[in-house]
Amino acid sequence: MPLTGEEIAKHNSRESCWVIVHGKAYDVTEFLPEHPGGPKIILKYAGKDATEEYEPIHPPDTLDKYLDKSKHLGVVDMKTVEKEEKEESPEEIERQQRIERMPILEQCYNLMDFEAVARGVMKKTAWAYYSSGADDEITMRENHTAFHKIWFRPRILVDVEKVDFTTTMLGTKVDIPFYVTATALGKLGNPEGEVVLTRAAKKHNVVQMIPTLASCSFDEIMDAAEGDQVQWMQLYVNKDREITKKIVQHAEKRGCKGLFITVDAPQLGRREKDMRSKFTDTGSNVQAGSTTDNSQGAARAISTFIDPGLSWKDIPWFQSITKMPIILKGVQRVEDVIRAIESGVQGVVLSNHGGRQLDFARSGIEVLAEVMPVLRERGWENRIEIFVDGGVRRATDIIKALCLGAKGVGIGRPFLYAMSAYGQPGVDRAMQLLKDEMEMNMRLIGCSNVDQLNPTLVDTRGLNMHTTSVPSDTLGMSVYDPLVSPKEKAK
Ligand SMILES: Cc1cc2c(cc1C)[n+](S(=O)(=O)[O-])c1c(=O)[nH]c(=O)nc-1n2C[C@H](O)[C@H](O)[C@H](O)COP(=O)(O)O
Repeated sequence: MPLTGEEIAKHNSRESCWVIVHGKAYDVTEFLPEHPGGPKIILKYAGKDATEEYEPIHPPDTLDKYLDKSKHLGVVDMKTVEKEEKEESPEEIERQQRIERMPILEQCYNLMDFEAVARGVMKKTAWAYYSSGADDEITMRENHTAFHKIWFRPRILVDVEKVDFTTTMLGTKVDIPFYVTATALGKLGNPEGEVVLTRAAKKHNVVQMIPTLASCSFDEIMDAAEGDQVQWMQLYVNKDREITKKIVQHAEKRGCKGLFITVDAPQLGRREKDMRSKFTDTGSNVQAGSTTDNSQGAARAISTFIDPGLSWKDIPWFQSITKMPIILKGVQRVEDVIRAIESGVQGVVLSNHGGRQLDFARSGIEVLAEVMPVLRERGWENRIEIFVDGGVRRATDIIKALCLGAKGVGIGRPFLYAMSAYGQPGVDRAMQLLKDEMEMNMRLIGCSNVDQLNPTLVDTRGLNMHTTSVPSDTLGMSVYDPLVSPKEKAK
């Protein structure tokens, strides 16, 4: 006999807390203190249907995996559950009007166009989570502007009738030297989540890196791949190494072709836009009992499992549990690249996590310019594969990275924005635009394939001049004047 809404509604307290997810009831009373996002967000839905809030943050198999079967109470007759009358806030009404007026996809001519549209049409919490960087977002802005400090020295009178910008990454042949990097909580932007990126990656023959903190389950994302499509796994290392070992060996068994261990996030950064977007209810346990406020945003709420004790001594253990190539994601100085080579890993990603971690960390492209001359001096430039991510928005950014010695680049936010605003057609278009730009720019720089890209084609003298001007872009301004509504700002 299905449970009724009335019965569930009686269990609406810390002492007895039942919630409904996807039409089934769960007794989460004992789980409350263990919830990484803190008890408050669950108590907000005690005795009610929590599906809408639950969906973007938790892979579908979360309750089966982590809640004891005895707490699974069974099916609910949803006709008996009172629908919460949600009156639309003025913000939501304005957002719906922007969605009606949004540009058609064909009006997006570059990756920044997708960001501009997404900012207007995404839910506030989703935009805040995707767009936020740490502290004053200096590094987030630097990631993109660093590419503007590198100028080309193009060759002429080279036969560039045929241009081939395919390459290989960790032995996988790809159409163009970029991959879809790991970015969490895909369902915040699109109800289908990360599988949208899987399908687009297949269509454009590029690699997708599957995030630990995906909204879709790992297996859903692997199942969405077609044929010999290659995917990599991004790993946040769990304090409980048995859990990590299980995740890694399952990924290898499912056919993942690379293990990207994130090493720049012993604790997730303070992303103030994410915090402002009122994830207040999900203050994480990390803050439990602390003096700071609990509005730590989605990031902190979902990352209390990450092990800040991860260190170089763990690398041999990883090499003992998997045969997958191991790449350290988030390396930020040449000394650590040398140590990575000496420790026998197969690659590094020079990255500052999209500016979401340590503010004033240098851009990946600047670190690349520091690293490669030192490796060349040692004759080590081909000892590992070196990737860069952060602020890549144009094919010229990709070309600059390859000229300086990168194997390829990771791209994050642009594909999230394209997916959030236009779904898979948006991501397809974003990838196609990069391919079109790549073909043109390879011709104009005087190279017919990526092997010809080399340091003599770029002038990097301006690269380590850091100008941290007061933020002039809209992202920065919204950090500093949160009380001024866009309408007032527009006056
Ligand atoms: C935009 C974004 C980036 C995240 C990301 C989530 C978002 C929304 N998340 S995070 O929630 O923990 O910060 C991850 C993540 O799961 N794991 C990771 O290794 N990098 C994470 N990154 C960093 C990402 O892999 C790239 O380093 C970064 O996105 C590259 O910069 P662009 O966005 O400018 O391309």
